[in-house]
Amino acid sequence: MAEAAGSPLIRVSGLTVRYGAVTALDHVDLAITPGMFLAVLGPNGSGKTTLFRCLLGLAEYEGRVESRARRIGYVPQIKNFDRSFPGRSVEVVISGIVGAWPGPLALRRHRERACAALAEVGADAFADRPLHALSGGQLQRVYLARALVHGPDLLMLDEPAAGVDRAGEADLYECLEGYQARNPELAVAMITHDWEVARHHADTSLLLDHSVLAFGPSAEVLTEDTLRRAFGHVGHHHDLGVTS
Ligand SMILES: Nc1ncnc2c1ncn2[C@@H]1O[C@H](COP(=O)(O)OP(=O)(O)OP(=O)(O)O)[C@@H](O)[C@H]1O
Repeated sequence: MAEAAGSPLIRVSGLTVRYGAVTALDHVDLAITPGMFLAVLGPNGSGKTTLFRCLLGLAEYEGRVESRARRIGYVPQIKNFDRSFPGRSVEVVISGIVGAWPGPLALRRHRERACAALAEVGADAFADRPLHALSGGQLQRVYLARALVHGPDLLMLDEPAAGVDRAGEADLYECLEGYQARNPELAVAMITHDWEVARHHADTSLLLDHSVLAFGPSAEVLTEDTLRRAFGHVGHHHDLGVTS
């Protein structure tokens, strides 16, 4: 059935997740629309990862998650990545192309697709470099290419700045914005602790502390007043995990 333009890609209503006595998410409502850049902010343990796991279909929940996303790309945190993993950048990207074992001819096509995805994120120069020889920012690009190689409608990033220096982080957001400008239907959802980054790069923000404290345009949600009311402080370095 055809969907009206601008209708949500994902609509979450009454989303509740309990781990024994812990309520990780409590009646969360939100909608992600095509072209949105959503920042998900909240203190440690506030349910951000659990929300992502529900959107990815990896957690059991009560409530509803309605999705018309055909493909979702996911970039995990890279800070704990094992660099001794034997492989080259291009192989990580190829592993993101879903499907049966392709055989030698398709493998060549897959390599071309993987190299095109690496080029999209400015990482084609290190396609054949082993993973242990990549910097944090370069490894981040490889995982970004892996998430984008199958043309997702939603790209989800879990704290993309973790393990990447400030310059690499700025490059990453520039790269993401460029990609989204070339693919305006793509929705991006990103977990971050940095409200300055959210205010700068995300049009929409969600403040989460098990339940939704605020959800809407970043300029309205991320005021110092709202952050102070929500978290009791505005942290050093704009980091919600640090008490000032
Ligand atoms: N598998 C699990 N079993 C039991 N409790 C869990 C499990 N996963 C998460 N929790 C609890 O649910 C709550 C939300 O955790 P979650 O990881 O979603 O928070 P978060 O906002 O992503 O935290 P952080 O910023 O530290 O990554 C926390 O209290 C956490 O301890």
